[in-house]
Amino acid sequence: MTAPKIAMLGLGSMNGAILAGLLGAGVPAENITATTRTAASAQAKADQYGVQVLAEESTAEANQRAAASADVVFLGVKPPQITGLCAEIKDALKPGAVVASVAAAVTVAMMEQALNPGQPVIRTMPNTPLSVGLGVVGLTPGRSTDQQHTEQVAQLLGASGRVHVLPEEQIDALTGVAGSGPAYAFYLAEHMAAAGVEMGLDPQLAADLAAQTIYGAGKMLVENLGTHDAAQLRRNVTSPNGTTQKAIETFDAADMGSAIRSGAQASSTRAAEITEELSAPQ
Ligand SMILES: NC(=O)C1=CN([C@@H]2O[C@H](COP(=O)(O)OP(=O)(O)OC[C@H]3O[C@@H](n4cnc5c(N)ncnc54)[C@H](O)[C@@H]3O)[C@@H](O)[C@H]2O)C=CC1
Ligand SMILES: O=C(O)[C@@H]1CCC=N1
Repeated sequence: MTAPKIAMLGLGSMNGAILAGLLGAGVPAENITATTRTAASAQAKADQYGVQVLAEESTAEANQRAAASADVVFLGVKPPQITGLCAEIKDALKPGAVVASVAAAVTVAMMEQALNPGQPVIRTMPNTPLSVGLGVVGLTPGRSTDQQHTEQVAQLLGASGRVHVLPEEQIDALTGVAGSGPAYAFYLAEHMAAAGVEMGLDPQLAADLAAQTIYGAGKMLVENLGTHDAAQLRRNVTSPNGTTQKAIETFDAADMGSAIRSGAQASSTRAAEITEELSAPQ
């Protein structure tokens, strides 16, 4: 299969992470055109990634131009901007091009309604570790999206992460665990490093210890999937009446487990609320 032409409309944190993953997986830079709002950010991103970046500010109809030649179009703008962007590019798209949104809360139906009838659509929920080849993606195909389109997008994203094709009702739950999830791990790292500094470590050393520990623990989690679960791996570190036991007892006393579950559920609930907000008559 020849590599598809790809448009990345909006090149912030998420589309940037996807782009880094695509390039890291060997997708040729010349197959990719991105867009940004300002000329300055287009230049900075072109220098950063080595792909063509058109700015809305300086190139007339930048999004339409990027979309027109693409086989796959990733929409990487904020949720309230997705349907407007769909309307903007709908007549420029090739009829068989697949439009993949990365936005939380924007449903397949909302995108289908904003595009021309029959345009293939995919709703995705990726996460930023795609940038380092270790992402997670949930995706739901639209009504006019055949298996070939789904496989094409799954293959592109699957080169830098694990892809799960899910019914749309499960995308918000995936958002709560995996879409927002990297932030939970970074939050843990922030506080582990801060504790190290409070105990007298050099800040750079403390940050390095937290990062490498979470990295190593993550690798162990993945490599032990199906044999040793997270609770077992935790028990393996926890000597009776030892240091880790004291830490875990302290976490339990603060009900950290419930706090983490509530946080992940709050992310998912917020996604559903945003869907409601976007559906409300303007
Ligand atoms: N940041 C994350 O970890 C994740 C984000 N998402 C989704 O990704 C989408 C983007 O979020 P972020 O990347 O975090 O936001 P961001 O603010 O970093 O990126 C959005 C970019 O789009 C640009 N933009 C806005 N309107 C544009 C237009 N009309 N044409 C071209 N460029 C335009 C903005 O200037 C900005 O650089 C959101 O819908 C979010 O729900 C999904 C999963 C994870
Ligand atoms: O915070 C957000 O709304 C986006 C969606 C998932 C991760 N970041």
